[in-house]
Amino acid sequence: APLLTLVRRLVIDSSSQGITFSFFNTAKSNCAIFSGQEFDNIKAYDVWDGMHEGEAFTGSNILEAMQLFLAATPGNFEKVMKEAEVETGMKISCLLSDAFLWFTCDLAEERGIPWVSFWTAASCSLSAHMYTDQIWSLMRSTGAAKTEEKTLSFVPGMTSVRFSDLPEEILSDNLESPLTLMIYKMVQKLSKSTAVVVNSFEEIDPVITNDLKSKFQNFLNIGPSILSSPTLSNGDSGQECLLWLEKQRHASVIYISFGTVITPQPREMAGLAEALETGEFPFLWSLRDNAMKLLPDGFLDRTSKFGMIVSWAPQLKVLENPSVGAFITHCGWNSILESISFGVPMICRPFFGDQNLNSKMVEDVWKIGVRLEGGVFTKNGTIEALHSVMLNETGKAIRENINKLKHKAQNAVKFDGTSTKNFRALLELIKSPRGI
Ligand SMILES: O=c1ccn([C@@H]2O[C@H](COP(=O)(O)OP(=O)(O)O[C@H]3O[C@H](CO)[C@@H](O)[C@H](O)[C@H]3O)[C@@H](O)[C@H]2O)c(=O)[nH]1
Repeated sequence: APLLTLVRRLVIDSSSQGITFSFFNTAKSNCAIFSGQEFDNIKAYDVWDGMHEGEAFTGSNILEAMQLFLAATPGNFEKVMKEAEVETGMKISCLLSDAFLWFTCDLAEERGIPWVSFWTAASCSLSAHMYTDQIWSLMRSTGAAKTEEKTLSFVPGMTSVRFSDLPEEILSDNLESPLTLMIYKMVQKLSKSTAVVVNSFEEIDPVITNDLKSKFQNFLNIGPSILSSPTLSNGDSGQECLLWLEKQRHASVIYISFGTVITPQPREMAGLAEALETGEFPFLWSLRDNAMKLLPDGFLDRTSKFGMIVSWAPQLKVLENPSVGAFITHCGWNSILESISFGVPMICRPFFGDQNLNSKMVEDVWKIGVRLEGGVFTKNGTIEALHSVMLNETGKAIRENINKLKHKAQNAVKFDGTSTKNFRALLELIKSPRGI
């Protein structure tokens, strides 16, 4: 979805340039993000996901699906790229891809065209990946357990981050794991990229930004995209919860969402539910239908006067609503950026990947939210976090900090803002491609 958002913005700004965009993605993902909509000048092509006819991915381990997909690359992409060239009668002149798909660097090189890579998470996690070799060598020489509490004193802008805050894939040097291997190969290729693009803004991490600028040919922060790009429409879904929000007091509602992939364990679901019920905090909870059974018996009835649960929330409109006072989040990068863009303080419960590092930055560096005591939902720990964000002086300071950051984000996307200038630079690179 973030890649489609970027492409839609590029289409609008390059409408008179005669550029055509072909969007290569698995059929399942294309179906989900386009959801039946068609966009001028963007043609979606389905790429084989590595599964054979009649086979369906049933395992709960997402790494299994990833392994099948990676085994099918790059042949699956090459095949459909050729089809697109025949169909459009044009040669592909630039490859813009999710940075994880490192092999697109080779495809671009073979064709003598630029490779623009898009890192969909925060600059801090990209930076941590760029220092993987140093991190591994320190862990090997000191011993992994002893390194845990050490800080990344050698990474600009991340000197207060501890090893234990880092994504697991960085801490494991097991290149047998498909995720670790994919990230490792990506790091090796990224310096060849004509530009590395991130959905963020320079002012949030000036030191990290400068360091990454020194590592890549072009390092372009072009976000937050939600403040500068057309949003993907979900039709009229979620109207009911927006109407409910209209009736709530200013900054009183807790919005809860764990993004597109996570459902907390039953014990944590119970802890969070009990905290909301005991504290009688008004809440709007985005919870998939199949997770409703994890709520305590009778919870819905007992909280119906002050809470609402929906299977999917129009998150941008929710966060924009003045009645929302805090966001309980898994710290996916898009959710953090959306929270900053609307000035909503966060309560963090990270689960995997970049989320732990993001939560560290939220609490300790940007000071725009808090992490849960003990890192998981318990009744008392959650009530404590809710009190500190909603009622205490801590909450007041957090609110001030996030509003300052929100203004910086808004300035970045103004006509002469840093993100706008970077976006124009990206457009130039795409318009006048040169070989890499
Ligand atoms: O009810 C909902 C729930 C989610 N969203 C949207 O879904 C997106 C969720 O994105 P994000 O917060 O980044 O979470 P994930 O989908 O979990 O993101 C994955 O990808 C991110 C990078 O793109 C990483 O930072 C995360 O760790 C990884 O889990 C956001 O735009 C939300 O606005 C809704 O609109 N309604």
